Amino acid sequence: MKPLLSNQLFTNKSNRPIKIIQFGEGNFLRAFVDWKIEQMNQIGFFNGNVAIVQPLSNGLEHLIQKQDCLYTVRLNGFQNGEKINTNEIITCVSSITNPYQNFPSFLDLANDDDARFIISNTTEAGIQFDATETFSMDFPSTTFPGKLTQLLYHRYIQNKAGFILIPCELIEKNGEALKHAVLQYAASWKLGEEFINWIHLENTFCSSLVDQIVSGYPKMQEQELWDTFGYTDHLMVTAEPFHFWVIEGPSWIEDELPLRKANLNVIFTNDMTPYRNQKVHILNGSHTAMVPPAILANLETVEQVMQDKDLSQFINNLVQNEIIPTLQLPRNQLENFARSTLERFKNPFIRHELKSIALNSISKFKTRLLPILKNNIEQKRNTPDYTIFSLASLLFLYKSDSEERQDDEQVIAVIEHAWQNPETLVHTLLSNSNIWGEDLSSLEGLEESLQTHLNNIEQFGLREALHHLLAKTEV
Ligand SMILES: NC(=O)c1ccc[n+]([C@@H]2O[C@H](COP(=O)([O-])OP(=O)(O)OC[C@H]3O[C@@H](n4cnc5c(N)ncnc54)[C@H](O)[C@@H]3O)[C@@H](O)[C@H]2O)c1
Ligand SMILES: O=P(O)(O)OC[C@@H](O)[C@@H](O)[C@H](O)[C@H](O)CO
Repeated sequence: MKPLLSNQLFTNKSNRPIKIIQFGEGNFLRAFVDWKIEQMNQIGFFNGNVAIVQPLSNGLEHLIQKQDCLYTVRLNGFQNGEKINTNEIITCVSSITNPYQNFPSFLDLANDDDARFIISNTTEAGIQFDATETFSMDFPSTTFPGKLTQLLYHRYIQNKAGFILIPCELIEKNGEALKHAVLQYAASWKLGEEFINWIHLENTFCSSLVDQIVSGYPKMQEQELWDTFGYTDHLMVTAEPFHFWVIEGPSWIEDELPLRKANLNVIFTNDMTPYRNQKVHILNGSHTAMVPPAILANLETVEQVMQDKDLSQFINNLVQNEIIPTLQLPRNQLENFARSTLERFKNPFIRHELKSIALNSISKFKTRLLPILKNNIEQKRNTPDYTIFSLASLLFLYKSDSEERQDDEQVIAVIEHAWQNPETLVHTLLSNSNIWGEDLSSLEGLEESLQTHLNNIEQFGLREALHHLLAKTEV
């Protein structure tokens, strides 16, 4: 058994001021954000460390403490045709606090004058306001924005400077959404006009868009990697070498967060909308679209999908014929992004599990693919058969319980119930505004097309139904 990665084993750790408070200890933030902080520190541009806050009562606090906040980031894949395979110990995390175990030490983070940034990723579910919560400075709010409001309030009552907040949650205008939730708490908890003014004047909420495929803990190579490293690491995280961060906010932020000076692929802009649309629809949209048919075809990873003749053709046609025509950027830019995205999906060195993408597939379909489906129909292009085929596969996948069906319980119940009457299933589900936020049954041709694809999958099986679809497009 190799020794555990810890300060005892790795003695090069520097003491730097804590400049970043980070809500979230998940794989993504540790590979994407903390790796970048590490690069800035190494080149000598930042000299700042990170204090992590565990947003939920359960999490990695214990493991992170045990390893003295050290862990390895593995970048694996091709970049500009060159094979990249790096293993780097991340040293910029100073501490991790669990507000449920030690609320005073959580509030204490706000006392530090060096702390300048608040960065978060609490998944799409994290930025929430709960109107039923009452105010307390003795125990943590149940939500991330609630805890953040407590931290900000603690900072404000000591007359200290505010923060630059950069949420990374994959929701539209995440900076605005986070600020809105904090203001809702401030109002609901009656924290006063002066505090509300302090939030507006002293704090800068940026929206941001993140892009890097982080496949997470390399379970299957665990032992082999520990042998190579010469230490045991329960927090290893694997990611592709590609990374891209778009930060929407005032340009002076870049002086304080010199990511670009460290040659990192980051853009500071006053409008991230085009980058967001391109990424959410082409990359995340393809991911979400491939999951149900690929799972029904018994595939397990994104790479397997890209190696599969039928499914890779399916994704390619979906992107070219249905997604790209709906986006408002120059065609060649979109083509280039699509080409590099599909190349990234082929990365043979990371195991990106379809079941990890499958979580909450209905809400993902709603944000990533429904706008594509509607735009094609409303603009009277060809029927978006590929998007509809993916939806048919998803309904099929949700027909019965499986490992990959992890979604909102009410949504699952509605779909299961609708399957009890296959004759009316399509109309029942498309007209359910609770699921889609609107009635989709009146979209021209949608019911017929969805019914056809469902019938084909039911009658011939996924493969054969897919062949029908691909053959139809070739004609
Ligand atoms: N893995 C990727 O390739 C990738 C790439 C870009 C963006 N993302 C996004 O990043 C998010 C996190 O991914 P990850 O791989 O780090 O996942 P993870 O499971 O490793 O970490 C999830 C983190 O979110 C927190 N969290 C979960 N639900 C929460 C809630 N309701 N309230 C507050 N905090 C909550 C957890 O405490 C944890 O810190 C995902 O939602 C994903 O959309 C992931
Ligand atoms: O992380 P999710 O579950 O919201 O979505 C799954 C993938 O589409 C996503 O993680 C991408 O890999 C990532 O957004 C790439 O930047």
